Amino acid sequence: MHVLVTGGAGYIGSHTVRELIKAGHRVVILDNLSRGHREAVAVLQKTTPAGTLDFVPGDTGDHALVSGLLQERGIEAVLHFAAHSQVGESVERPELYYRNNVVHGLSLLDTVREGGVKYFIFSSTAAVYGEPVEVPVSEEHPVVPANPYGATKLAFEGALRWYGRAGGPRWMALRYFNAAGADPDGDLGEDHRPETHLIPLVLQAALGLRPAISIFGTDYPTPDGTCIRDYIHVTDLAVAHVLALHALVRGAAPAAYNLGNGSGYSVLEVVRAAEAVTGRSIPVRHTGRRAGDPAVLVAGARQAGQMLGWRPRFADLRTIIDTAWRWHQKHPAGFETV
Ligand SMILES: NC(=O)c1ccc[n+]([C@@H]2O[C@H](COP(=O)([O-])OP(=O)(O)OC[C@H]3O[C@@H](n4cnc5c(N)ncnc54)[C@H](O)[C@@H]3O)[C@@H](O)[C@H]2O)c1
Ligand SMILES: O=c1ccn([C@@H]2O[C@H](COP(=O)(O)OP(=O)(O)O[C@H]3O[C@H](CO)[C@@H](O)[C@H](O)[C@H]3O)[C@@H](O)[C@H]2O)c(=O)[nH]1
Repeated sequence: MHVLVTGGAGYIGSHTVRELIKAGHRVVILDNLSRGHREAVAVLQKTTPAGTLDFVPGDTGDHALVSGLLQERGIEAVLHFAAHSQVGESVERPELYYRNNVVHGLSLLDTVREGGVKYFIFSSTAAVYGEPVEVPVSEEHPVVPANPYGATKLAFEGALRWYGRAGGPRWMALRYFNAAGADPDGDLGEDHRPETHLIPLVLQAALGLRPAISIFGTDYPTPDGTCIRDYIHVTDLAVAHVLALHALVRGAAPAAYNLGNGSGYSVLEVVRAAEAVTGRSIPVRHTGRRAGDPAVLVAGARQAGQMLGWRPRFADLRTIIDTAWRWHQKHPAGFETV
């Protein structure tokens, strides 16, 4: 199948492009490089068979560009990763999130419907649930986002549902918990700028690139007082997208699925696991809570297993951190040191 991947120069998108090509698909990446890396595309181009991957710089909101791409390439499926995704930034600058994630997203969806694309897979998030009232958080949990980021992702899920009933593509929304780790080959990894995610920050502290890791809150109602999250390996997320696409082709009904391991680790447990993996001591600094952080987010992810046949391969936290550590050691300045 010829697949359009928006945001394919970013963290999760680039890993998914690799898995799509391994599964025999051809891919066109559409990315405006606002947050992604041309070097990630270059790594993919170097490591995939000739003719399987094309890169088009551009924006999801560019109707003429996207429409032309869909027609010229005979695109049958769109995997939509392109978005802004920082919770804190979304609280300060909601307009960025509504414009990019909703306005440009809807433009893409209109173009996709006009172009008769059959299948659409959307990067959603655990942030659609807001503060959990029940853990683990299953897909039936109420969706009450606690920040503009989650609200824009939920708004787009709603659009998918209603467009789908009105001649739009058959869709799946995959609600990721905390993406982490790096491709086991060591040439693709996480490089957000600025970096806000716990595991890369902890590993940068282990490398001496940061003086310490700040622990955002030690007074949460959890065993050690720090927040608990469900870390899921980026390659496991990538494989889930391939399985979701194949399920849609086989006729699976549109649905939203959680993607997580179903086990939670506290911030302090992550720091200790990183010390064990790296063999280095990681200085910590206790600071106050970060606004908008739920105490515990752990996925009820049985449905993705049952409906997609998805089984995470890198479920162990130390394995996840180990893949990330190999990436950060080899690429201390991210894609600048490819
Ligand atoms: N990282 C996580 O833990 C996590 C968790 C849940 C959901 N998600 C979602 O997964 C997706 C990918 O996340 P990521 O961590 O890989 O982010 P990322 O920032 O690394 O990748 C996003 C990519 O999209 C591109 N982009 C953004 N807006 C665009 C637009 N309008 N047109 C074209 N390209 C555009 C950026 O340049 C970047 O390459 C996002 O939709 C995010 O909301 C991420
Ligand atoms: O310097 C830091 C950074 C983070 N944390 C904590 O570590 C945990 C994980 O934080 P982070 O890595 O920033 O991820 P989340 O805020 O949990 O959000 C991620 O996971 C969500 C789904 O669970 C997605 O929606 C988001 O896009 C994605 O960034 C949280 O408890 C943070 O408070 C710290 O204590 N210190």
